[in-house]
Amino acid sequence: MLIVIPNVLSPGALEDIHDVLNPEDLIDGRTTAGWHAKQVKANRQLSPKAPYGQKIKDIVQTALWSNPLFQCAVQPRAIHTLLFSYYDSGMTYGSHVDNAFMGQGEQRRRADVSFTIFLSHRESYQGGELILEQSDGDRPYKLDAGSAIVYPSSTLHQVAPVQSGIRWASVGWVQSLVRNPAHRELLFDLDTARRSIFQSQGKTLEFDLISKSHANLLREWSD
Ligand SMILES: O=C(O)CCC(=O)C(=O)O
Ligand SMILES: [Fe+2]
Repeated sequence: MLIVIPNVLSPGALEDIHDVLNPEDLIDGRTTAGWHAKQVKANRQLSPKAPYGQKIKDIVQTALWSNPLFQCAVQPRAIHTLLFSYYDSGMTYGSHVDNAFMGQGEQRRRADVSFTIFLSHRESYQGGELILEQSDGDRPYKLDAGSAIVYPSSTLHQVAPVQSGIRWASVGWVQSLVRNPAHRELLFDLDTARRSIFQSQGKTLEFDLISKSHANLLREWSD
């Protein structure tokens, strides 16, 4: 299941990030890519040494943990490995799949779900679409600044070359409480259905039964 979350970052949060991001703090993007992805990753990203890095990671974390659609669809256990990536003219990230695990030792987390939050205004650069390679063809996504695309980490994907302008994005991964994407989708549908029943008819027997199924399946399928 792919979901697009419009305005996951408020205009204020976006401005706070734009105010500090500085191209002087960039390093080669290949430093964090898996050994095969290194061959096709040609971008830059914010250095872990940037003094404001933690502050802007916190802004993104807060926005995602307080977004009801993200919570409901993704069921995060941990939102991890946040990166701020940068592409200018000619930069690209070729077809790859994200690593299953990221981090070392106690910090090691599974990547079940990947996300990109677009940070640059889409008219300000040409190219730079995130392309998800689906069984029925390649699907390009280029969203408004502050909006996110969220997709299973099992998906092959790429970032089309930027032709002009600058593309900043915040990318990261989620270890979900529910590792199976089909289970996450089923839980999401049940949750959506029961909320719709609650809104139109209140706490009916149908609402209670769907809530019971939702809670019990979540117990069954979470790790
Ligand atoms: O910048 C993006 O939209 C995605 C980047 C990406 O695929 C990655 O960092 O693994
Ligand atoms: Fe990726």
